[in-house]
Amino acid sequence: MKTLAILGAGGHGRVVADAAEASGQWDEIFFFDDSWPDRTCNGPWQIVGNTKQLENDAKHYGGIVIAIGINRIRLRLSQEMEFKGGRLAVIVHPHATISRHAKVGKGSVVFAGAVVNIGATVGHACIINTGATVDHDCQLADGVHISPGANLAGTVNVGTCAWIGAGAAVRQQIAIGADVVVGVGAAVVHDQPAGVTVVGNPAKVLRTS
Ligand SMILES: CC(=O)SCCNC(=O)CCNC(=O)[C@H](O)C(C)(C)COP(=O)(O)OP(=O)(O)OC[C@H]1O[C@@H](n2cnc3c(N)ncnc32)[C@H](O)[C@@H]1OP(=O)(O)O
Repeated sequence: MKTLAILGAGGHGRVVADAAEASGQWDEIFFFDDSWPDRTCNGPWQIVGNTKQLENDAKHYGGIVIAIGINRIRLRLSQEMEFKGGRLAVIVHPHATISRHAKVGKGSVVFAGAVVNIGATVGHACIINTGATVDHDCQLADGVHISPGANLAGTVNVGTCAWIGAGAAVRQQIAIGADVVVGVGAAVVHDQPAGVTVVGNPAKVLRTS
């Protein structure tokens, strides 16, 4: 019996569970969330405990995924679960396409319609969301989120916990720093230093952290 534990019972968590179920790799799927015991289900799946309980039981699950949208929190909790003896799972929807010559790190999820092309590396605890593309030789550090429909051209470097917004596009060979936020629909044509939020076409700095 292979059981997946998902921490974070929100909408993103439901998409993770749905992809895991569709993959046919898991016999049972349970949620953990700090809203438990007030909430006991997340869509068709049960919520059976909170963060503390999952930490205590981490080593008893076949796999654990942290389904929390905030990149720094998702990465920290993924590291903590591993420290407690948990095995971080990789969840890939059967309609995602990942080159056999690409790498996807522990605790990462790749949703339906996403593509990760040859030579790309996706770090730990990343989200490659619905219909996003990560083209050849891109390097994504840990905790990165590529939102639905965003496109990274070839050989893009994305720093730790950066967030590429829905429908954004990034020109080839661009470097995006840690904790950068790229707004919905932006076109990134220049390198971006750590911590900035950029929007528009061409993308310009909206704020620095
Ligand atoms: C399945 C899922 O749902 S996954 C989640 C996917 N979600 C995303 O990709 C969201 C990405 N986030 C964004 O694009 C956000 O708008 C951000 C982070 C860029 C900015 O958010 P906030 O800091 O809350 O900024 P806020 O909404 O107050 O806007 C500030 C200004 O920037 C403008 N602005 C905000 N976002 C954008 C954008 N993407 N493109 C152009 N202008 C923008 C606003 O119009 C506003 O301008 P104004 O002051 O002239 O009215």
